[in-house]
Amino acid sequence: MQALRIALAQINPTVGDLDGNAALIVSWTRRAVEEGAQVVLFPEMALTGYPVEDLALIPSFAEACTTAIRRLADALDRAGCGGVVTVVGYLDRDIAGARNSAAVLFAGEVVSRYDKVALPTYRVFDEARYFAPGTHLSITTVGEHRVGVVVCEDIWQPGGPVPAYAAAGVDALLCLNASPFELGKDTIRRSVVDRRAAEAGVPVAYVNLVGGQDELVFDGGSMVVAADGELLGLARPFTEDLLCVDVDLPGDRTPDDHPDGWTVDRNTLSDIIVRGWDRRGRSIAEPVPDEEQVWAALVTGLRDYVHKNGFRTVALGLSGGIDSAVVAAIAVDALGSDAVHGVSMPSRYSSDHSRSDADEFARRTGIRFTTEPIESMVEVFVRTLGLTGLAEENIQARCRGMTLMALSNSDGHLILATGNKSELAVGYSTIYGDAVGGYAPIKDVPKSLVWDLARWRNKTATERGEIPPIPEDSIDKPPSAELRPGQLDTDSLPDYDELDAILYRYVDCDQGLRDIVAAGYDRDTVADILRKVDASEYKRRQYPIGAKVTSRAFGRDRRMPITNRFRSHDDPM
Ligand SMILES: NC(=O)c1ccc[n+]([C@@H]2O[C@H](COP(=O)([O-])OP(=O)(O)OC[C@H]3O[C@@H](n4cnc5c(N)ncnc54)[C@H](O)[C@@H]3O)[C@@H](O)[C@H]2O)c1
Ligand SMILES: Nc1ncnc2c1ncn2[C@@H]1O[C@H](COP(=O)(O)O)[C@@H](O)[C@H]1O
Ligand SMILES: N[C@@H](CCC(=O)O)C(=O)O
Ligand SMILES: O=P(O)(O)OP(=O)(O)O
Repeated sequence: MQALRIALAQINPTVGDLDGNAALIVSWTRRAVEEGAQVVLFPEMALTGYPVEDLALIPSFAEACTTAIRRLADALDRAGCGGVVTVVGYLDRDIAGARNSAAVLFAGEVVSRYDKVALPTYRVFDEARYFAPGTHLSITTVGEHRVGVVVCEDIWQPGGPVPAYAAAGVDALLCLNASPFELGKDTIRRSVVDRRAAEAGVPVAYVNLVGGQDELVFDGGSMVVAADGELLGLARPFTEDLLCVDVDLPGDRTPDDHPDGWTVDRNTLSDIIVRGWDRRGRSIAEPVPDEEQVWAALVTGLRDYVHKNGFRTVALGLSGGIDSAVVAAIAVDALGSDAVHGVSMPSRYSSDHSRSDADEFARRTGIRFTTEPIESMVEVFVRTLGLTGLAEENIQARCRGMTLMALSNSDGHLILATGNKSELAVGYSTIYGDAVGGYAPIKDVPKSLVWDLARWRNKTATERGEIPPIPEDSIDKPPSAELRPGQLDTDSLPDYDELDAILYRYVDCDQGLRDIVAAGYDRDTVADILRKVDASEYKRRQYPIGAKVTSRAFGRDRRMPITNRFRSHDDPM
């Protein structure tokens, strides 16, 4: 039994930045070489970023990717990394179409290519739209050890390439992933990896992306698990990391040359650099509590959206309420207080505390804070158009939206929309009003979780001896749109705990009226909420994107027709 030192490079590439990502891969491989690794793994589509969406359909993109992988092999060799086996995810293309591939690079060459077999086409994934499935295994003999390559969904399905690799006599599986975050996903992933390691009877090295890409956030959580389920190493979540693990491999398996009819691409690499090294201790990151995970995902999603799209600053309407305070606190953690501009925009219905609580937030965090009264603008619209009632209410939100977009145009800020998942679900926002913006940090956070996050963030600050960012009054006061005198959210919606429980069943779990009422909720309340959810699909479709953190996010994860006459709430009971 001999150990192989495997380095898992948990990196944050940018979609489409082939040169930048290649440079990142070279620099992390150098670090792995310094650590004495013999094999370095990069995540699924590390060279292209993930997901590339319809870029996969463009022939010139595929051509650029295949050129980039050959150049990368050469660049690694020139950087002194040619003597380690480097496995990198990228996009390839052949007669069957685009492939979600992994290249094995060694001594300046692409020595083997593996194409992902199982193509996830559900929820946020559309891979059957883009890729042709692979049909062969790739086994590389590194010194005395045979390692097989798989990509992400390949280990989520029973059958497929994993048992074939076991039959082909590999000593370890190298699994490249682009597995997006949602709360609880780390536990699910761990059980998937455990199961496959046990089925194949070999250790699995699982490397995941980290960072934000539009509405997805990748949390890393790269790991190595032994055949008996023992955790041999775990990378830190939500940050780039290099996890180096010495994995004991038997190296005495009898290979079957044609397992279950699969063709096998076999390569034997000699001249692997093996340094005289001492066995390393285990590196296992501490578990992270739920609120901290969600907060880290929201911070990562916002930071990467801002930076990868060339912005330096953000602005938002600060109303003194909990949603805008939490969004601003996420922005401060993501970008620093100098990069955040809060704007108070009082109208005649704004309470005194809307201004003083916003001011207090700014005082505690040090963000830039200005006041732009909207009353004179509102008055012109109301008078000129003769607006009353709902139209008058909404024109306030629209004057705020216009003000923020004007500041964006003049000062270059990205505007943050502050709506939460509960509001988005029932259409509780003004389209082209408070719904304006380029990114919506908490759009997948139910209101009850918004409060939990605010309390958690303040508690963390207190524990660190820092000033809690969110004023207690913003947490404690009842939510209000303040678009007419004395307006409260509870005038039109049930209490948020009840609303969120019903929404979870309908939106996240696909339950219908009958199931939800059977669970003990009032029929009229449920019917009213379900009607609101269906009727506001058009509003959600025009809402800015934001990070997915729950098991079912609006957007690419839940795609409903806007024009739609099916109503589960019309079910006869
Ligand atoms: N602005 C805020 O700060 C805020 C916050 C929370 C809640 N709210 C509440 O949100 C509500 C906003 O009112 P609203 O939803 O009636 O106004 P809205 O203007 O946001 O949406 C209604 C408009 O949407 C368009 N529309 C309707 N159906 C459509 C469809 N199928 N396809 C395309 N466009 C369509 C129409 O132009 C219609 O006038 C109010 O009850 C307000 O109190 C506002
Ligand atoms: N008075 C206000 N100043 C700045 N921004 C405001 C103000 N009132 C509302 N906003 C913005 O709109 C959203 C939604 O408001 P609700 O209170 O939830 O209706 C809020 O988060 C602010 O960004
Ligand atoms: N179910 C897998 C699929 C990911 C993939 O194949 O990219 C995950 O969410 O992690
Ligand atoms: O959107 P906000 O910040 O005004 O929060 P709330 O809706 O709770 O008033």
